[in-house]
Amino acid sequence: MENSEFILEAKNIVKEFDESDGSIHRVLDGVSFGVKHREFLSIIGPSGCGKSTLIRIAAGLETATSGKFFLDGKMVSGTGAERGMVFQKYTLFPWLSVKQNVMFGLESIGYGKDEAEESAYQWLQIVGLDKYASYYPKQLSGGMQQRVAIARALAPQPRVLLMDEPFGALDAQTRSQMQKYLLEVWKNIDITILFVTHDLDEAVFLSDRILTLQANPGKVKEMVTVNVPRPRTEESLFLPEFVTLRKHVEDLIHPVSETKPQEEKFNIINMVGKKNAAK
Ligand SMILES: Nc1ncnc2c1ncn2[C@@H]1O[C@H](COP(=O)(O)OP(=O)(O)OP(=O)(O)O)[C@@H](O)[C@H]1O
Repeated sequence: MENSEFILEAKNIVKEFDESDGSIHRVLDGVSFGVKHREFLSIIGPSGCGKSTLIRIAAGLETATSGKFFLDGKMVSGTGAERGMVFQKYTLFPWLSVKQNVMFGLESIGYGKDEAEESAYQWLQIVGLDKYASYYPKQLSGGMQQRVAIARALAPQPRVLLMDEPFGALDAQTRSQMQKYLLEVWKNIDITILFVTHDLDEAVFLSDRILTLQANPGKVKEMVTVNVPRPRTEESLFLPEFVTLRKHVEDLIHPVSETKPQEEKFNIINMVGKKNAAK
């Protein structure tokens, strides 16, 4: 084992993309962190700081320029059933029923049809959609489709669930329901979650810890421990711990030095406005 404290560990991840003009764009610059067993860890940072790239490297959908991910101390290479992934865009196969969508991943890792069917049905029960097993994705709401995607990702019983802005396309109310529902699933099964979001409330509401990244190039800014008590409910959002921590994370992502020019600009506009009004 590389480090028994962590189930998933990123060591010094660097990612560079070749640009069309021949230059090299360094997106991630030596990102290291670890996720503990059964932990809920979110990654947050300004747009373009490399959150999706980082989680896609963890999933094996992108390769790092240098650096490695380790799962249970073993180096990760390529995709694997021990890492389930849920994306923002609905990725269900439209021509397969809900049950067949969940069965698909199971059959591809060697489950027989009957076994896959039984297991798919159980996972649909866990996400509360067993009554919709024979429906097709287009017959379901966005939230329901994401629940099927979660069932599909969890069915092969991965060690970690990697989620890239999974609720980003949902309306605010559905999103908040999905967050509560995800915490319920997470509480009841042996799963570790790495979750990318750009929503501060979502990160604080869900997480045990939050990895904040800075941009250009993407680097770890600070690993923040969320001291908001569980179980979390709507009331949690008004707890002083929640409000203080949210502010701290917001300051990390949008430091005062970055917001100052905007504020100054605003003050100048205000001053000009007042002068004009006085004329
Ligand atoms: N395949 C690619 N080829 C070239 N550049 C890429 C590629 N994928 C991502 N990038 C660049 O890498 C940077 C980081 O992108 P990424 O999507 O990982 O950021 P992000 O933090 O998830 O952003 P957002 O919050 O806006 O979704 C961006 O500048 C993006 O243009």
